[in-house]
Amino acid sequence: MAINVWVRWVSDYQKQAVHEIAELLAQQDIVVQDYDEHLARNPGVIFSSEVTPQICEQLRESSHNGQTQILVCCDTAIPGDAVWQLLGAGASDVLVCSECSTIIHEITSRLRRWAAVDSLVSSPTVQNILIGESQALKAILRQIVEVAHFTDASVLVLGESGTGKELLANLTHTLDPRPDKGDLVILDCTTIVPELSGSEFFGHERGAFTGAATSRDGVFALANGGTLFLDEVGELPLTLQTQLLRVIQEHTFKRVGGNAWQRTSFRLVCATNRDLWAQVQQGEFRADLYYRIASNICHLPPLRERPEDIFPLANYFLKESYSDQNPPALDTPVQEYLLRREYPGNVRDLKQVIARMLCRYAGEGAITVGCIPPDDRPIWTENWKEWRDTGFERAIRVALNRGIGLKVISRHTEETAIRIAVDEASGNLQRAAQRLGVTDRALQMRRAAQRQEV
Ligand SMILES: Nc1ncnc2c1ncn2[C@@H]1O[C@H](COP(=O)(O)OP(=O)(O)OP(=O)(O)O)[C@@H](O)[C@H]1O
Repeated sequence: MAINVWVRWVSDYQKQAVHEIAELLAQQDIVVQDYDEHLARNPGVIFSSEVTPQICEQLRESSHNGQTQILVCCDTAIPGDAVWQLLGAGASDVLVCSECSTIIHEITSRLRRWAAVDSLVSSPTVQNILIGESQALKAILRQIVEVAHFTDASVLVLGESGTGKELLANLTHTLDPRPDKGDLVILDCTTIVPELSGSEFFGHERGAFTGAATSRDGVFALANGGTLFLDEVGELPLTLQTQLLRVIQEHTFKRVGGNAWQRTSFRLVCATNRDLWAQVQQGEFRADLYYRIASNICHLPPLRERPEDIFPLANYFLKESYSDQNPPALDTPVQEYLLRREYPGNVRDLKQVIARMLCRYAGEGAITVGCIPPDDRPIWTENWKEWRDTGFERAIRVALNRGIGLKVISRHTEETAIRIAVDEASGNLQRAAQRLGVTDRALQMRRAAQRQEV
């Protein structure tokens, strides 16, 4: 499948050389176009013979906070530490080479991999499992596609209760491309009875202990060829941690009451809502086990840190309840209520709120405030009218304590509002200007002024 990319180059880069490279890429089925705002969501390549404020600005503008993949190809003459500057400005990767036409294969392989990841992230397989629009969730989905589809490495999922850790474990298993892969085996470590833990993990032979009337496989054998998901791994007692370490290292184990070594091979996915690293430091979790299970850490942020996910999730839960007809819409005050509400139980909480509202829904028109059960209703105070939340006030207090003045605070507030509006309008400046309540021209002028201020 052809991949569409845009190219940009800073003024002194040989335009002729870029055209030659574009032709070579075209032979690899990569369609190259000059940069244009309409192509802003496509991956791109920037050529530069030096690192200038101009190239960093181009990167900041076109990478949409790292959501758009951009490769920078530089001249060998650039100083070594400049590559970090480019990464910081939003580059996904930096290739340094004196003659760009000699690294066509390196450019091609990166563009192909990114296209494969993007296509999986936007596929129904992923989009129908974990719902959300926030950049945080999208970054996690990219990370999990990269690990689950292209490697067999283990994954540690961290996050508060109800953030979707089990769903992410399911997705990791689903994305595993092995054609004859085994099952996803789930073990909740809080449910392990110490006396039966050996059997639970390793299985047992008939007669191994009182009540062992038949032989039985444990989770290590059942997960062979598939995925073993250890939920709440932070609850695992130290003795069991030692036993787990051995199997992860050696891939072999013996059943309880048995003498024969059995081989097993599985991808390990662990999840916890505890601070596992703090447990390591307090001696409650083995450091050697931590390093083995934490080669890829996915941190699912709480729902309060990704409010952009609230409506997509609410609509998804509504659709789930109305599988064969159109679900009702949410009236504007209900939308505001959902946006402002606190979710200590995260997505699980939101799901339950929707279910409770549907119990009171009479069946015609939008879901209105009367559907919110009395116990869930906010107590009206003057504060409820305010759009500022405590996070915003806290940030201002921190800024003031650090001696940051009104001019800088105002500039950052404006930059943040513009960035959010442009990102949420997928780079469409007209729509962003509408949301910000300014003209297109005023928005363009503000963005140009911000660039000069950088
Ligand atoms: N992004 C999401 N898209 C759709 N449903 C979600 C999402 N995140 C969570 N959920 C739903 O929220 C509920 C809780 O999710 P899940 O069990 O995966 O969370 P968890 O972090 O493993 O929770 P716990 O730590 O309490 O076990 C489930 O019903 C799940 O389907």
